[in-house]
Amino acid sequence: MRQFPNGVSIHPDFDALCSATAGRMITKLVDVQSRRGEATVVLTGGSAGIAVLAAVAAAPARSAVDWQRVNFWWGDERFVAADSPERNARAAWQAMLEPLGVDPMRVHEVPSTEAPGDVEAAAAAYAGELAAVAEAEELAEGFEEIDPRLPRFDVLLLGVGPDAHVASLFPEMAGIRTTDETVVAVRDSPKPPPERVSLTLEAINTAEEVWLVVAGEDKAGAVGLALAGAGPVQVPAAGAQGRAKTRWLVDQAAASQLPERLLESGN
Ligand SMILES: O=C1O[C@H](COP(=O)(O)O)[C@@H](O)[C@H](O)[C@H]1O
Repeated sequence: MRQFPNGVSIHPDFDALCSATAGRMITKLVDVQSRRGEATVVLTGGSAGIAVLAAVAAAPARSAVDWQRVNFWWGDERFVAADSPERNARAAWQAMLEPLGVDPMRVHEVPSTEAPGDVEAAAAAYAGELAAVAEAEELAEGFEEIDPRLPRFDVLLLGVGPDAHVASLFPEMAGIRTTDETVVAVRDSPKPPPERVSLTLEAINTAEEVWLVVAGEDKAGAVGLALAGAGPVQVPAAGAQGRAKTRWLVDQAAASQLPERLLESGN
């Protein structure tokens, strides 16, 4: 792995990327739990996002984390049936949450199509749950307030699409332009399925650490543009930033169009 001071880490291939990210996640959760007792992670769907979860579940060090004291949310969800193979939460349960015996009470899913109401109702319900947990957290813990509408997110994972979308915020579409909301409903996603629910960029950027996990040649252009300083409306991945840290965790193929100047002074 090559690591750069700007938060970019380049791994030789997909498997190395996923197992290294899993190791980082376990270390981060142990650290947060030793400071605060419990930790909160925002999960992503997508190829690398789910492979990282499977790598966490398979890592020998997984038992260093108290999985009963980790809270889970999603950066985005496809608005489909609960048992649809398209659903990000279902994939996460299969890859990690079930194998680790996570307490379902700590898993905050976006409503599926079985719930009453449309995709807007699902987005409103998710925003409501975020706000309710944020309020309870503040009363119980006296946390430093970041956004009263949101719980404190310790790590937020994002995949990046070939079009540079993150969560379900697609280039030039309404979601990426939305301000003053924590959650948006998406009806016309260019990537199927068309109906989705997503955190807004404003909500994503309240996380202490944002980790963009990206693999494959088809993502190289998106990674290159995002790190070259493109604007978030055209390149949503460019706008995702953690309050304390933004990590770009990429494989060699996804790093192939990184600007040269970003690759100086790595080790
Ligand atoms: O649709 C989605 O796509 C992105 C990226 O997925 P990938 O398979 O190209 O890695 C994912 O991060 C997002 O959660 C998901 O809903």
